[in-house]
This record gives sequence, C-alpha cells and structure tokens, in this order.
Amino acid sequence: MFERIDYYAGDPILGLMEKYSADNNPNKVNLGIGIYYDESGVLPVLDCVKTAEARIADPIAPRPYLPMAGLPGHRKGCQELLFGKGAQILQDGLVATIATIGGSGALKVGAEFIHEWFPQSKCYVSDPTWGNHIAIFEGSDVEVGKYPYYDKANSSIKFDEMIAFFETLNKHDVILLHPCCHNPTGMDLTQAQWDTVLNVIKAHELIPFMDIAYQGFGEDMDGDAYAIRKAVEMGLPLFVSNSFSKNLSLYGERVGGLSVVCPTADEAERVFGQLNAMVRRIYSSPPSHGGHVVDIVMNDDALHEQWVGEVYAMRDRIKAMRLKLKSVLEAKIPNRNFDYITRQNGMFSFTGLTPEQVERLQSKYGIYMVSNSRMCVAGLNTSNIDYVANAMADVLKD
Ligand SMILES: Cc1[nH+]cc(COP(=O)(O)O)c(/C=N/[C@@H](CC(=O)O)C(=O)O)c1O
Repeated sequence: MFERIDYYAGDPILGLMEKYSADNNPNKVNLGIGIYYDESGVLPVLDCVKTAEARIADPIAPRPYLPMAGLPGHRKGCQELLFGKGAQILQDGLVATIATIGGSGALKVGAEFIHEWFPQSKCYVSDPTWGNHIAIFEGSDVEVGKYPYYDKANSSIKFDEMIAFFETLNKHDVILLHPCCHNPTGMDLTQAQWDTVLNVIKAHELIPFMDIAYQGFGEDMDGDAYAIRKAVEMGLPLFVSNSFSKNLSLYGERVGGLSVVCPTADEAERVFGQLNAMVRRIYSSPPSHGGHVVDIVMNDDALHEQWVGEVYAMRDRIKAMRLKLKSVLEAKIPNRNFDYITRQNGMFSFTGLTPEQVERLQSKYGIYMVSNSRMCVAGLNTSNIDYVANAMADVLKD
C-alpha cells in the first residue's frame, strides 16, 4: 500500500546533526546547524530564562490549551520587539500577531494564508536562501521563484540585478526577505539599499514577507529591525515571521511569531481571525511552556534588559570569532582575501568552499559545514578555532 511513497533523502542541515553526533572523531566540530554554542561549546540556558523558568515552576500550574493565537503576552512581546514599544501601529491596532511553533510555524501559517487569500501570488526567495523557505512555501502550494542576491565570485550582493528583477514582478507577488543576518550568506543590505528595495516594493505593490530569526545578532535589536520599521513607516502591508529559537536559546521549545501589518484596524481584525482559523486547522494551538517563558522575559522590564545583554554577549562572541578566524586564515594563506568573514553579519559565513572541500573538511577533520559552504560561526571557540583554520587552509590549498 505504501510502496509508492518516496524515501526521504533527509534535510541538508538537520541531517548533518545526526552525522555529527555519530562521528567518533575526538576533534569533531559542529559548524552546521544554526545553533549558538558558548565558548565552552555548550548550548546555553540564558540567565533570564532560568529566572522565568523558576517563576513557572513555583508553583507548577495546570497546563490547559493556550488560545489558538497563543498567550497575549507572547504576542505583545513579538510586537514590541519587532515594531518598537509604543509603536503607533500597535496603538492603532493595525497588527495581527499570533504566537507560532517557532519561526518555521510562522512561515507555514504565513504561506498557507498567502495560498488561501492571495492564490495568484508567487513567492520569491533570495538566491541562495534558507532551504526550508522553499520547502515550506511549496508545501503550501505557493509557487516559488528566486531573486538574484549573492555574488559568489565577489562575495557581494547582486543589488542592481535584484532591483531589476523586483521591477518585473506582478502586483501582490510576495518577496521573502531577511531583515538581518542573511541565511546562509551573512551578507546584509545597507539601510540605503533597504530604502531602495522598499520603494520598489511600494511602487509595484509587492508584498514583503520578512523572516527575522536572528534579531540582536547583527547590529542590535533596533538596528536589526530597520527594514521592518522602515516598511511600517512607508505604510506598506507587511508579513513578519520571527523566531525566539536563537536569541532566547529556546530551540526545542518552538517559540516564534507571525505578524501581519494591515492598513486598517478592521483589516487587522479580519486577518487575525483567519490566522486563528488557520492555526486551528494546522496545529490548533502553540506550545505552553515556551510561550510562558517568552511572556515573562519579554514583559518583565528587568528580565527584558538582562535578555538583551545576554543576546549582545552572544553577538559579540560570534564577532570575536569572525575576527580571529579571519586573522588566522590570512596568516596561513596570505594571498587569499578573507574580508568576507568580517563583512558578514549574524551566525553564518558563506565560506565559498567547494562541495569537495566541504566534504574533505568533514571526512578528514570531522568539521561539519552545510554542503553549500555555510559555516555556523557560533560553533567556533578559542579551543577549536586554530584546528578549524588549519583544516580550512589545508583544503583550500587543494
Ligand atoms: C532564516 C530562518 N528562518 C527560520 C528558521 C526556523 O527557526 P525555528 O524558530 O527554529 O523554527 C531558521 C532556522 N535555521 C536554522 C535551523 C534549521 O535549519 O531549522 C539553520 O539554518 O541552521 C532560519 O535560519
């Protein structure tokens, strides 16, 4: 009966985790999945989360279903993080926000919404992008195309080509954008470039869908939301999916949000209702535990301030690793330019290694990067960075 079902080839990112775990190499280094590891190579529990967990645990309360849209405090936390505390659009009730099962859940509900209410719209993703962007939208029967983004030869952004491409799109076509910390390239637009992109989106009545999964890891909480807030300032309709997996280090708790900025409060009410209906028919309601942690951390001023400091400490450690890796590689291969490593933002660096070189890093050194040459810089620390740099220098000589 199920013999015609295709075998699953596995996920290029999550599948690496399994291979890494099974590798007995004592020197193995995980630079694959986008997870922040601290200087000791450990996935941290943030102090602000420990405090929030203590409040939840004492006393342990019953665990009823959450509302389909999640806890109001979780939703409020998403809105204030993305749009700024006291933002006029929040006071005017123009934003429909639901808590979701991570950023992935936000993208899924958003894709379903586009499929149902904008059936003619295609979704365009950057070339390259996070692979699951394509899978999620295609899985919701939204046709996906790619827009020019990364120039591998020059480790730069194909900005003019990207703009020219946007100008060929149809009204209400969706453009999936990374407001900061582009995955997998780490190459971000400048504020002036964002202004140009948003003006083209406005002129052609396109729908911007901004997926922000690393807020705080680029510049800072507000700077990383520049594109989001500029779109709001320009009066654009806007979808925003956000994830707390990385900046709250709550990967397995599956906490995120989907926000839709609407022209009127009535439209926001309509959208909010349909998002609820969509949640009900996909997964009914979001996770309780993570939702309570988000609610507490985002709405307690002292904890929120502590959280921001903890995120910036993670950000700064990653930046330090970028500087160190660049200097070590420059010393080993003086005739090669490694400026890209410190020009890139957030967790990832697109190293430009060939698939064969990536494979040799893995087989010979037990160093795991995604096959497209993406390196999660957060997997580096002072104990393994020389080993990684030596190994990269070795395979780059091939
Ligand atoms: C851009 C982006 N958006 C959404 C997500 C999903 O986040 P979540 O809240 O966990 O559902 C991830 C996860 N990226 C890392 C992990 C993964 O592939 O699932 C990664 O790129 O390694 C992203 O990199």
